[in-house]
Amino acid sequence: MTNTNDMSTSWRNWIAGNLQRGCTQQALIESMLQADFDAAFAANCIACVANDVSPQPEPSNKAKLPYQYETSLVAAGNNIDLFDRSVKVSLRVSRPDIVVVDEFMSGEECEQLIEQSRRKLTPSAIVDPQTGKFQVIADRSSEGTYFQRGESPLISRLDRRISELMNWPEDHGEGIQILHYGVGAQYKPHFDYFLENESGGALQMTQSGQRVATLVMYLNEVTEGGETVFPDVGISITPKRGSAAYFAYCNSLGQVDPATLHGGAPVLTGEKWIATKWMRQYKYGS
Ligand SMILES: O=C(O)CCC(=O)C(=O)O
Ligand SMILES: [Fe+2]
Repeated sequence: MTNTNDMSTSWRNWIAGNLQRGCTQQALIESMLQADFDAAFAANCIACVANDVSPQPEPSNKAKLPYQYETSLVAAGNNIDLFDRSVKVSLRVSRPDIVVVDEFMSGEECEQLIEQSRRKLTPSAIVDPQTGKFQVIADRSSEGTYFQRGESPLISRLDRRISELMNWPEDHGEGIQILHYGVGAQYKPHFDYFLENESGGALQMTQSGQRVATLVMYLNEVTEGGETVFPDVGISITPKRGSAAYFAYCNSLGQVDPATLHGGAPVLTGEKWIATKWMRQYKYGS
């Protein structure tokens, strides 16, 4: 049983001292698990110290409470003015928090992203729940690649637009990920947030905290299949070139929303290209 869910000053100093000495976050998590800390709590403490922010509420309470919905961070209205274009809202769901917008990207931008990705695609990987390392698994039969933040003028412009729509700091975002699905390829239903009770997820969270929201951007139209599905809500979003689907799943209390279970349905005819942005609680990367 975990009885050490308050991050005392001594533990805070211990984490800070070890980080300064160059200890890996994985080594710190392992020590804290041996001292009977909850894995998710340990990960959050380390992330808080590393990012110099206050720790979040104690997890055993948080896990017991139902997810508390907060006002969507996406601006209200049918049209949302971003710095370089106006996007049109085509769907809003409040529980879970989902917003679909059209005309988020131009056809030319979509085409450029596809062309720049095509030659560097590799089989897609996910975070292994046990080890926290990226692993190729059968549940995700797509291929993909990444663009680092600021990698090119196109990526910088998109990252700024994404951050404005998601209303979340640009430097909290992971690099844009591109996915390509051929016929039969799919991404089985999953959560984008890290599972706190799995050591791999806890390890991921030490870096920049939990993932808080996703933006899936559709780069082409799929002839048949390939919808983004939310099986527990019963909705499916049909890919449309230039449109984007936002969903948020981690609130200001650090709770995560299981209603955001979602997947990419198998492509039946044609192919599917998407770009995905995941936002984190804290600053991501350098
Ligand atoms: O392919 C899709 O529509 C969903 C992709 C997805 O869930 C993800 O990239 O995390
Ligand atoms: Fe996902």
